[in-house]
Amino acid sequence: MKSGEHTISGNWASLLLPIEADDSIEFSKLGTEIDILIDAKVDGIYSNGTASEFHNQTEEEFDRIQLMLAERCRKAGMPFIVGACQPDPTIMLNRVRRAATLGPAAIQVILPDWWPLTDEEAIDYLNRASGIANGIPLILYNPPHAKRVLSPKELGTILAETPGVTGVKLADGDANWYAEARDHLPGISLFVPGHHLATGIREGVAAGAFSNVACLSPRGAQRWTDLMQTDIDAAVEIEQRICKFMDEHIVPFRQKSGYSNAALDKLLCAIGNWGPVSTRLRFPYRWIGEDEAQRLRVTAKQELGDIMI
Ligand SMILES: CC(=O)N[C@H]1[C@H]([C@H](O)[C@H](O)CO)O[C@](O)(C(=O)O)C[C@@H]1O
Repeated sequence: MKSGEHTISGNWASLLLPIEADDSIEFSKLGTEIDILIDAKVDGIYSNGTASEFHNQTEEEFDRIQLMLAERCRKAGMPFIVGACQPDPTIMLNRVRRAATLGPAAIQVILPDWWPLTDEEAIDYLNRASGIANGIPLILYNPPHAKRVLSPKELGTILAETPGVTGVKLADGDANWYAEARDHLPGISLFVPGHHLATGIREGVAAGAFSNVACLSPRGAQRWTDLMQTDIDAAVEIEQRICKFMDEHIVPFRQKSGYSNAALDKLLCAIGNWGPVSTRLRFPYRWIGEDEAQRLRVTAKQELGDIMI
């Protein structure tokens, strides 16, 4: 098991793709968005999580997005992480190879996602990806909708055999989950959902978040994350209001109307209104109307004034 400080931590803002009416990516807007995130002085920027619609890009688009992120971040001294995630293992390994040439702080991968992997297959896969990453640490992204969702114990077994994987991005759970995470994953950098980050820090488990709160407001999420170092109780109180806002106004779009997580993240971004990204997703995914964002902006400003900055 690894030990020591978390070298990657804090509030990581997600790239969201500006999608035009003809389904193309508007790269000049993407550049502007990256500059705004750099200006917000977030702890880091990552590409190609679910929110970046990694599952819906050509290889040429993948290369262009990552190069744009890497060039702008390197120039500004902003840490960045590239998501090489792809359900197909061969495509993903090729993305890892190309991502490694850009010098990111880490590379995110998922487990191949059609037929669920056994532990042995997962270990083989992650070790091959680490070899290809050429010394750049890997972060395993194991979301609640993965083909195989690993418990802390299962993760501990796999990570004991995969030294190149230094972090895991996953959904947290109740007090039992946190106790299991402490038992089985010491020294592993865990990234919890953004709106649970204060709890994750208070529990002594989270290193940071690839954050939906940063989708809403990169600056607000950063200020909240910084507060966790000086006044964790105040940060937990803010978290309770963030969770209430998510439960009442955001999650129902998924639970009642079937919108994807990426649709929810883009709605948050449009509510925050901080960059040139609309709520639109690429075909065939449906997106939530801008009118909803305008309506919810009023509520967010009332309920989350300390985040909506
Ligand atoms: C609620 C929340 O934080 N959602 C975030 C999720 C989860 O962190 C991850 O799925 C583990 O549950 O990751 C993203 O989808 C992503 O990387 O693009 C961003 C999104 O904002």
